[in-house]
Amino acid sequence: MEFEQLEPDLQEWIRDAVRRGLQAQAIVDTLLSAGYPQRVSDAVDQYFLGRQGESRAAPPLRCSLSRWQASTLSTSDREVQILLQLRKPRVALFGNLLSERECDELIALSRPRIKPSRVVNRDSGSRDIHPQRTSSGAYFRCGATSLIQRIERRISDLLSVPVSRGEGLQVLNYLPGAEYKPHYDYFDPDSPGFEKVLKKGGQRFATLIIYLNDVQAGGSTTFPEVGLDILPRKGHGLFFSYCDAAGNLDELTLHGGSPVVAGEKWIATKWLRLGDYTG
Ligand SMILES: O=C(O)CCC(=O)C(=O)O
Ligand SMILES: [Fe+2]
Repeated sequence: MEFEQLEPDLQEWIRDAVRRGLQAQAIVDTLLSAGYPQRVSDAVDQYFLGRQGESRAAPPLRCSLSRWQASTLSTSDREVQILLQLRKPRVALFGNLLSERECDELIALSRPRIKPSRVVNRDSGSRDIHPQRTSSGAYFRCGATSLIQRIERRISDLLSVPVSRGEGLQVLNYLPGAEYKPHYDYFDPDSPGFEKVLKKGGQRFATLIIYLNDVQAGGSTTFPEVGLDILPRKGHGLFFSYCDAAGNLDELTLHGGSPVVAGEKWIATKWLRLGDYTG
């Protein structure tokens, strides 16, 4: 199907989506989930090709994600609730992001693979074990298992960010006393050690932390600059973004995992990049 054969309203919607920085794949996915037939995909491809050879490799995303207006958001397979939103820094708390069973499965998948967590050294770029971060973790490449594929699809639907912009899922386990001291998830562009990580997909612009269990005591995610503490609840997701449309990084997103006091804590973290992640 040719782009020009589409209804004028639909053509305009696609042009506008492109202006907003959406990539072809995301546009096609949205149209298909709205019930348009598969052949609409050819029309979108043709439109992108017509734009001086631009391909499905997208322009960088606009950094800031807008505020959600509805109280629930539909994804391909789950209705996610919005429990809290903060404007500055940009934070949202989601309920019902993962089922209890998915949380348990992800923990079971990770348990045999966890190793002490590392931190990227801002000067040398090496990944070091560091007292700043005393959790253990397991890393899963994108699409590593069908469960992970399903979760990645859901996150992509929820945030309208292509799966390709996500780093692999990082599952973390904190035992009593373990913590992640306050830090930024974005990479300081002036630190030589971050040059290499920035080459694989550009700057991180947002983080989604998924809580995989309830913690008996301690273990909140804390934002010390704004006095915000989010308590872990199984299946909830904590989203925050730190890059505005002009590329300014938001220092108010300083955050950490406070020490677990009793029980243990399991989370899965998805970091999102401005470009396609090639890690
Ligand atoms: O443990 C937490 O709640 C925070 C984790 C975190 O900051 C991260 O994974 O980047
Ligand atoms: Fe973090």
